[in-house]
Amino acid sequence: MIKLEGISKSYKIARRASGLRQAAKALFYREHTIIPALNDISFSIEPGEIVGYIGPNGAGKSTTIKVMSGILVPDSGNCTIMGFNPWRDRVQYVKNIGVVFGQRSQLWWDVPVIDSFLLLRDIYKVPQKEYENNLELLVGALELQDILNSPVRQLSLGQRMRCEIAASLLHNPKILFLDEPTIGLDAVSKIAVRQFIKKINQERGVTVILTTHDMSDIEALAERVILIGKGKLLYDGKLKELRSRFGTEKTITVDYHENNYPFQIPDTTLLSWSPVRAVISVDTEVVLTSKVITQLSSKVDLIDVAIESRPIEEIIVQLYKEYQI
Ligand SMILES: Nc1ncnc2c1ncn2[C@@H]1O[C@H](COP(=O)(O)OP(=O)(O)OP(=O)(O)O)[C@@H](O)[C@H]1O
Repeated sequence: MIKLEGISKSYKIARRASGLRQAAKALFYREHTIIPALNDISFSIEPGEIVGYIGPNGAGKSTTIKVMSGILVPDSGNCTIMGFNPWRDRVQYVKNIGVVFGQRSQLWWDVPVIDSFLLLRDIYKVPQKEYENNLELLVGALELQDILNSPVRQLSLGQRMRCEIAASLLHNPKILFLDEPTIGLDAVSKIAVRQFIKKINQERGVTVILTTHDMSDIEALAERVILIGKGKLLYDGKLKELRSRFGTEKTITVDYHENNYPFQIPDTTLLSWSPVRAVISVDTEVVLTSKVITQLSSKVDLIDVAIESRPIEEIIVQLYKEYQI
Protein backbone atom coordinates (compact mmCIF):
# COMPACT_ATOMS: atom_id res chain seq x y z
CA MET A 1 0.00 0.00 0.00
CA ILE A 2 2.86 2.35 0.90
CA LYS A 3 6.30 1.92 -0.64
CA LEU A 4 9.26 4.24 -0.20
CA GLU A 5 12.49 3.47 -2.03
CA GLY A 6 15.70 5.39 -1.40
CA ILE A 7 14.03 8.66 -0.45
CA SER A 8 16.51 11.48 0.27
CA LYS A 9 15.73 15.10 1.03
CA SER A 10 17.86 18.12 2.00
CA TYR A 11 16.72 21.61 2.89
CA LYS A 12 18.57 24.60 1.49
CA ILE A 13 18.44 27.57 3.81
CA ALA A 14 19.81 31.08 3.40
CA ARG A 15 22.49 31.89 5.96
CA ARG A 16 23.27 35.38 7.15
CA ALA A 17 25.40 36.70 10.00
CA SER A 18 23.85 39.29 12.32
CA GLY A 19 24.35 43.03 11.96
CA LEU A 20 23.37 45.81 9.52
CA ARG A 21 26.40 45.42 7.28
CA GLN A 22 25.62 41.72 6.81
CA ALA A 23 21.94 42.52 6.12
CA ALA A 24 22.99 44.93 3.35
CA LYS A 25 25.42 42.37 1.94
CA ALA A 26 22.68 39.73 1.95
CA LEU A 27 20.65 41.89 -0.45
CA PHE A 28 23.19 41.16 -3.18
CA TYR A 29 24.78 37.92 -2.14
CA ARG A 30 23.34 35.02 -0.17
CA GLU A 31 25.17 32.13 1.32
CA HIS A 32 23.28 28.89 1.68
CA THR A 33 23.52 25.94 4.02
CA ILE A 34 22.34 22.49 3.06
CA ILE A 35 20.62 20.57 5.84
CA PRO A 36 20.31 16.86 5.10
CA ALA A 37 16.97 15.63 6.48
CA LEU A 38 16.43 12.19 4.88
CA ASN A 39 19.09 9.84 3.61
CA ASP A 40 18.05 6.83 1.52
CA ILE A 41 14.86 5.92 3.38
CA SER A 42 13.08 2.76 2.23
CA PHE A 43 10.18 0.86 3.76
CA SER A 44 6.84 -0.71 2.86
CA ILE A 45 3.60 -0.67 4.81
CA GLU A 46 0.71 -3.10 4.28
CA PRO A 47 -3.00 -2.16 4.38
CA GLY A 48 -4.45 -2.11 7.90
CA GLU A 49 -1.14 -1.71 9.72
CA ILE A 50 -0.51 0.81 12.51
CA VAL A 51 3.15 1.79 12.34
CA GLY A 52 4.93 3.90 14.95
CA TYR A 53 7.48 6.16 13.25
CA ILE A 54 9.90 7.19 15.95
CA GLY A 55 13.20 8.98 16.41
CA PRO A 56 14.71 11.85 18.40
CA ASN A 57 14.15 15.57 17.61
CA GLY A 58 15.28 16.51 14.12
CA ALA A 59 15.51 12.87 12.98
CA GLY A 60 13.40 13.46 9.86
CA LYS A 61 9.99 12.12 10.90
CA SER A 62 7.92 15.16 9.88
CA THR A 63 9.88 15.44 6.64
CA THR A 64 8.97 11.83 5.80
CA ILE A 65 5.29 12.49 6.59
CA LYS A 66 5.40 15.59 4.37
CA VAL A 67 6.92 13.57 1.51
CA MET A 68 4.32 10.80 1.96
CA SER A 69 1.48 13.30 2.02
CA GLY A 70 2.71 15.05 -1.13
CA ILE A 71 3.58 18.37 0.55
CA LEU A 72 7.33 18.01 -0.09
CA VAL A 73 9.12 16.72 -3.16
CA PRO A 74 12.19 14.62 -2.28
CA ASP A 75 15.55 15.15 -4.00
CA SER A 76 15.70 11.51 -5.04
CA GLY A 77 13.97 8.17 -4.56
CA ASN A 78 10.55 6.76 -5.34
CA CYS A 79 7.36 6.78 -3.35
CA THR A 80 4.20 4.94 -4.38
CA ILE A 81 1.14 5.04 -2.17
CA MET A 82 -2.05 3.27 -3.29
CA GLY A 83 -0.66 3.42 -6.81
CA PHE A 84 -0.13 7.20 -6.70
CA ASN A 85 2.97 9.31 -6.59
CA PRO A 86 2.07 11.67 -3.72
CA TRP A 87 3.56 14.89 -5.14
CA ARG A 88 2.89 14.29 -8.86
CA ASP A 89 -0.65 12.91 -8.48
CA ARG A 90 -1.45 15.20 -5.56
CA VAL A 91 -5.00 16.19 -6.55
CA GLN A 92 -6.22 12.60 -6.96
CA TYR A 93 -4.03 11.26 -4.18
CA VAL A 94 -5.12 13.50 -1.28
CA LYS A 95 -8.67 12.13 -1.45
CA ASN A 96 -7.24 8.88 -0.11
CA ILE A 97 -5.33 10.22 2.86
CA GLY A 98 -5.95 12.11 6.07
CA VAL A 99 -3.18 14.11 7.70
CA VAL A 100 -2.94 15.58 11.20
CA PHE A 101 0.02 17.70 12.24
CA GLY A 102 -0.20 18.12 16.01
CA GLN A 103 1.71 21.39 15.78
CA ARG A 104 -0.33 22.93 12.99
CA SER A 105 -4.04 23.33 12.33
CA GLN A 106 -5.97 22.44 9.20
CA LEU A 107 -9.04 24.19 10.60
CA TRP A 108 -10.00 27.80 9.94
CA TRP A 109 -9.13 29.70 13.11
CA ASP A 110 -11.98 32.20 13.37
CA VAL A 111 -14.95 30.20 12.18
CA PRO A 112 -16.98 27.58 14.08
CA VAL A 113 -15.62 24.06 13.79
CA ILE A 114 -18.69 22.88 11.87
CA ASP A 115 -18.03 25.52 9.16
CA SER A 116 -14.50 24.16 8.68
CA PHE A 117 -15.99 20.69 8.35
CA LEU A 118 -18.45 21.94 5.71
CA LEU A 119 -15.61 23.57 3.78
CA LEU A 120 -13.65 20.32 3.89
CA ARG A 121 -16.72 18.45 2.67
CA ASP A 122 -16.81 20.75 -0.36
CA ILE A 123 -13.05 20.63 -0.97
CA TYR A 124 -13.05 16.83 -0.96
CA LYS A 125 -16.43 16.65 -2.71
CA VAL A 126 -17.81 14.24 -0.11
CA PRO A 127 -21.39 13.18 -1.03
CA GLN A 128 -23.88 14.69 1.45
CA LYS A 129 -25.14 11.36 2.79
CA GLU A 130 -21.61 10.04 3.35
CA TYR A 131 -20.64 13.32 5.03
CA GLU A 132 -23.62 13.14 7.39
CA ASN A 133 -22.88 9.52 8.35
CA ASN A 134 -19.21 10.28 8.95
CA LEU A 135 -19.97 13.41 10.92
CA GLU A 136 -22.38 11.53 13.17
CA LEU A 137 -19.84 8.81 13.84
CA LEU A 138 -16.98 11.24 14.47
CA VAL A 139 -19.01 13.62 16.66
CA GLY A 140 -20.12 10.68 18.80
CA ALA A 141 -16.77 8.92 19.06
CA LEU A 142 -14.71 12.07 19.66
CA GLU A 143 -17.34 13.82 21.81
CA LEU A 144 -17.54 16.96 19.69
CA GLN A 145 -21.21 17.84 20.22
CA ASP A 146 -20.63 20.76 22.59
CA ILE A 147 -17.78 22.34 20.65
CA LEU A 148 -19.00 22.12 17.04
CA ASN A 149 -20.27 25.68 17.08
CA SER A 150 -17.24 27.25 18.79
CA PRO A 151 -14.55 29.02 16.76
CA VAL A 152 -11.32 27.02 16.73
CA ARG A 153 -9.38 29.79 18.48
CA GLN A 154 -11.57 29.33 21.58
CA LEU A 155 -10.87 25.61 21.91
CA SER A 156 -8.42 24.01 24.29
CA LEU A 157 -5.57 22.02 22.74
CA GLY A 158 -7.27 18.69 23.48
CA GLN A 159 -10.58 19.87 22.03
CA ARG A 160 -8.86 21.21 18.92
CA MET A 161 -6.93 17.98 18.42
CA ARG A 162 -10.13 15.93 18.53
CA CYS A 163 -11.58 18.27 15.89
CA GLU A 164 -8.40 17.96 13.78
CA ILE A 165 -8.68 14.18 13.81
CA ALA A 166 -12.36 14.37 12.84
CA ALA A 167 -11.50 16.83 10.04
CA SER A 168 -8.89 14.46 8.64
CA LEU A 169 -11.42 11.61 8.46
CA LEU A 170 -14.52 13.32 7.03
CA HIS A 171 -13.70 12.08 3.52
CA ASN A 172 -13.17 8.44 4.56
CA PRO A 173 -9.44 8.20 3.80
CA LYS A 174 -7.76 4.79 3.60
CA ILE A 175 -4.54 6.09 5.16
CA LEU A 176 -4.07 8.38 8.13
CA PHE A 177 -0.79 10.19 8.80
CA LEU A 178 -0.60 11.43 12.37
CA ASP A 179 2.34 13.66 13.28
CA GLU A 180 2.40 13.91 17.09
CA PRO A 181 -1.37 13.74 17.56
CA THR A 182 -1.21 13.58 21.36
CA ILE A 183 1.32 16.35 21.94
CA GLY A 184 0.30 18.48 24.92
CA LEU A 185 -2.87 16.47 25.68
CA ASP A 186 -3.90 15.53 29.20
CA ALA A 187 -4.08 11.86 30.20
CA VAL A 188 -7.83 11.54 29.56
CA SER A 189 -7.67 13.12 26.09
CA LYS A 190 -4.63 11.01 25.17
CA ILE A 191 -6.49 7.84 26.00
CA ALA A 192 -9.58 9.03 24.08
CA VAL A 193 -7.48 9.83 20.99
CA ARG A 194 -5.65 6.48 21.19
CA GLN A 195 -8.91 4.54 21.54
CA PHE A 196 -10.33 6.34 18.56
CA ILE A 197 -7.27 5.61 16.39
CA LYS A 198 -7.58 1.95 17.32
CA LYS A 199 -11.29 1.98 16.53
CA ILE A 200 -10.96 3.40 13.00
CA ASN A 201 -8.09 1.00 12.33
CA GLN A 202 -10.11 -2.01 13.45
CA GLU A 203 -13.53 -1.03 12.15
CA ARG A 204 -12.65 0.78 8.93
CA GLY A 205 -9.30 -0.86 8.22
CA VAL A 206 -7.57 2.55 8.04
CA THR A 207 -3.78 2.25 7.78
CA VAL A 208 -2.12 4.52 10.33
CA ILE A 209 1.38 5.98 10.40
CA LEU A 210 2.01 7.70 13.68
CA THR A 211 4.95 9.81 14.80
CA THR A 212 5.20 10.51 18.49
CA HIS A 213 7.65 11.06 21.31
CA ASP A 214 5.21 9.47 23.70
CA MET A 215 6.18 5.84 23.95
CA SER A 216 2.91 4.93 25.64
CA ASP A 217 1.18 5.96 22.37
CA ILE A 218 3.40 3.48 20.56
CA GLU A 219 2.86 0.79 23.15
CA ALA A 220 -0.92 1.27 23.06
CA LEU A 221 -1.20 1.31 19.28
CA ALA A 222 1.68 0.06 17.19
CA GLU A 223 2.86 -3.50 16.74
CA ARG A 224 5.53 -2.33 14.35
CA VAL A 225 8.00 0.52 14.80
CA ILE A 226 10.29 2.22 12.33
CA LEU A 227 13.15 4.12 13.95
CA ILE A 228 15.04 6.87 12.18
CA GLY A 229 17.95 8.97 13.39
CA LYS A 230 19.81 11.73 11.56
CA GLY A 231 17.74 10.99 8.46
CA LYS A 232 18.70 7.30 8.31
CA LEU A 233 16.47 4.29 8.86
CA LEU A 234 17.90 2.35 11.78
CA TYR A 235 15.31 -0.21 12.81
CA ASP A 236 12.16 -1.59 11.22
CA GLY A 237 10.47 -4.40 13.07
CA LYS A 238 8.11 -5.55 15.78
CA LEU A 239 7.94 -3.68 19.07
CA LYS A 240 7.86 -7.13 20.69
CA GLU A 241 11.28 -7.91 19.21
CA LEU A 242 12.70 -4.72 20.69
CA ARG A 243 11.31 -5.80 24.02
CA SER A 244 12.91 -9.23 23.83
CA ARG A 245 16.20 -7.71 22.64
CA PHE A 246 16.50 -4.97 25.25
CA GLY A 247 13.77 -5.63 27.76
CA THR A 248 14.84 -8.87 29.37
CA GLU A 249 15.30 -7.20 32.76
CA LYS A 250 12.42 -7.30 35.23
CA THR A 251 12.02 -5.73 38.62
CA ILE A 252 10.45 -7.84 41.37
CA THR A 253 9.09 -6.07 44.45
CA VAL A 254 8.36 -8.46 47.33
CA ASP A 255 6.52 -7.71 50.55
CA TYR A 256 6.92 -10.21 53.39
CA HIS A 257 6.36 -10.68 57.11
CA GLU A 258 9.12 -9.02 59.09
CA ASN A 259 12.51 -10.57 58.43
CA ASN A 260 15.59 -8.94 59.88
CA TYR A 261 18.12 -10.75 57.73
CA PRO A 262 18.91 -9.42 54.25
CA PHE A 263 18.91 -12.27 51.73
CA GLN A 264 20.59 -12.86 48.42
CA ILE A 265 19.06 -14.83 45.54
CA PRO A 266 21.69 -16.26 43.14
CA ASP A 267 21.97 -14.49 39.71
CA THR A 268 19.89 -11.48 40.79
CA THR A 269 20.71 -7.97 42.01
CA LEU A 270 19.20 -6.72 45.25
CA LEU A 271 18.24 -3.12 44.47
CA SER A 272 16.86 -2.27 47.93
CA TRP A 273 16.01 -4.07 51.12
CA SER A 274 14.08 -3.44 54.36
CA PRO A 275 12.76 -5.87 57.02
CA VAL A 276 9.39 -5.93 55.18
CA ARG A 277 10.16 -5.23 51.50
CA ALA A 278 12.88 -5.97 48.93
CA VAL A 279 13.30 -4.88 45.32
CA ILE A 280 15.22 -7.25 43.09
CA SER A 281 16.42 -6.92 39.52
CA VAL A 282 16.31 -10.08 37.40
CA ASP A 283 17.67 -10.69 33.93
CA THR A 284 15.20 -13.21 32.53
CA GLU A 285 17.80 -14.45 30.06
CA VAL A 286 19.89 -15.58 33.03
CA VAL A 287 17.26 -16.78 35.48
CA LEU A 288 13.50 -17.30 35.29
CA THR A 289 11.29 -15.07 37.45
CA SER A 290 9.35 -18.14 38.61
CA LYS A 291 12.59 -19.65 39.93
CA VAL A 292 13.41 -16.42 41.79
CA ILE A 293 9.98 -16.38 43.41
CA THR A 294 10.30 -20.02 44.48
CA GLN A 295 13.63 -19.22 46.09
CA LEU A 296 12.19 -16.12 47.73
CA SER A 297 9.32 -18.08 49.22
CA SER A 298 11.81 -20.48 50.82
CA LYS A 299 13.60 -17.57 52.52
CA VAL A 300 10.75 -15.27 53.63
CA ASP A 301 7.07 -15.47 54.42
CA LEU A 302 5.65 -13.77 51.30
CA ILE A 303 2.71 -11.33 51.44
CA ASP A 304 2.78 -9.85 47.95
CA VAL A 305 4.88 -10.00 44.77
CA ALA A 306 4.83 -7.42 41.92
CA ILE A 307 6.74 -8.00 38.69
CA GLU A 308 7.43 -5.09 36.34
CA SER A 309 8.96 -5.15 32.87
CA ARG A 310 11.44 -2.53 31.84
CA PRO A 311 9.55 0.59 30.71
CA ILE A 312 9.49 1.01 26.92
CA GLU A 313 10.98 4.54 27.31
CA GLU A 314 14.13 3.01 28.77
CA ILE A 315 14.35 0.52 25.93
CA ILE A 316 14.08 3.32 23.38
CA VAL A 317 16.73 5.39 25.21
CA GLN A 318 19.04 2.37 25.07
CA LEU A 319 18.28 1.96 21.37
CA TYR A 320 19.12 5.65 20.72
CA LYS A 321 22.37 5.13 22.64
CA GLU A 322 23.23 2.00 20.67
CA TYR A 323 22.74 3.84 17.38
CA GLN A 324 24.45 6.97 18.77
CA ILE A 325 21.60 9.30 17.82
N1 LIG B 1 11.57 23.92 6.48
C1 LIG B 1 12.79 23.54 6.86
N2 LIG B 1 13.87 24.28 6.48
C2 LIG B 1 15.11 23.90 6.84
N3 LIG B 1 15.40 22.82 7.57
C3 LIG B 1 14.39 22.06 7.99
C4 LIG B 1 13.02 22.38 7.67
N4 LIG B 1 12.22 21.45 8.22
C5 LIG B 1 13.03 20.56 8.86
N5 LIG B 1 14.34 20.94 8.73
C6 LIG B 1 15.50 20.22 9.26
O1 LIG B 1 15.46 18.88 8.77
C7 LIG B 1 15.82 17.96 9.81
C8 LIG B 1 14.67 16.98 10.04
O2 LIG B 1 13.57 17.71 10.57
P1 LIG B 1 12.12 17.05 10.86
O3 LIG B 1 11.21 18.17 11.23
O4 LIG B 1 11.75 16.16 9.74
O5 LIG B 1 12.49 16.16 12.15
P2 LIG B 1 11.52 15.42 13.19
O6 LIG B 1 12.06 14.03 13.33
O7 LIG B 1 10.10 15.56 12.79
O8 LIG B 1 11.82 16.23 14.51
P3 LIG B 1 10.91 16.57 15.81
O9 LIG B 1 10.78 15.30 16.58
O10 LIG B 1 11.75 17.57 16.54
O11 LIG B 1 9.61 17.12 15.32
C9 LIG B 1 16.19 18.80 11.02
O12 LIG B 1 17.59 18.99 11.02
C10 LIG B 1 15.49 20.12 10.79
O13 LIG B 1 16.20 21.18 11.36
